[in-house]
Amino acid sequence: MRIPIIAGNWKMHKTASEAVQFVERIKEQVKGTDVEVVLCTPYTLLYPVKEAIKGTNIKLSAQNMHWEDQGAYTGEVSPLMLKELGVEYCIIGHSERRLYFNETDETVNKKVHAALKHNIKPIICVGETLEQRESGQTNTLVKNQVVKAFEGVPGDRVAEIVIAYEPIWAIGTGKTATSEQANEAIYNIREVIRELYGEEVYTEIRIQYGGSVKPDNIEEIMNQEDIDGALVGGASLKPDDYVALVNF
Ligand SMILES: O=C(CO)COP(=O)(O)O
Repeated sequence: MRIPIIAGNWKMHKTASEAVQFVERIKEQVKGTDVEVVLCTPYTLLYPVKEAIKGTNIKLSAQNMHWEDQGAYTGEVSPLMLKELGVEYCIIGHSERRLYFNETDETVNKKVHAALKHNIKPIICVGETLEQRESGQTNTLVKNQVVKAFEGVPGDRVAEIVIAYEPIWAIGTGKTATSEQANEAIYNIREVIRELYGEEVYTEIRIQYGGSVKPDNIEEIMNQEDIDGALVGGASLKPDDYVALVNF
């Protein structure tokens, strides 16, 4: 049984006091949900949010990390540091990091291994540009991203990993992939996991959709057979919208 996961990716938004206010506003209203509720915050908010979510069903995620435990990497944050802050999940390979910060399939793979070493569950992002979709490359490209991200990951760790299929053309554009397009891509991703790991593991991994998810389209997305959740940017910043998303 795959428990659906709705994760809010705050990207580079909110100060510590705004974050704490947000949690205060939503914490009672998300209690009754059957989905896993996750907030992916900037590093500076991890500690205040960790304190604010005590005793709630809200879980904490980072948005990135380095793959080494420590070292001379000015400006970076390690999985060891995140673990001590109570971080359960970490987004790895978001398209914005691939685009603006030189994230590659190789660094994604290193980070996946580092996260698993520290029992942090990776949320691995994959997805294609509009140009790639229009030239029919979606399946090959996404398959390649998945295969590389999972290189060397043993089958008994796969169920801890979440994949987020985020078509780049649907991020922050108000343009959602149709629920059929999203479901098809996610079905294909699960088939890649089947090819890599076989029958037992492929049914366990959770695969989310991300890209302009809002309260008014969440239900249709979540009703798709293969979609196990959503990774939400813009709409996760507003308390009422986020509450509506997790109680869809
Ligand atoms: O990138 C996303 C989540 O990681 C999606 O962002 P939006 O929901 O703002 O389109």
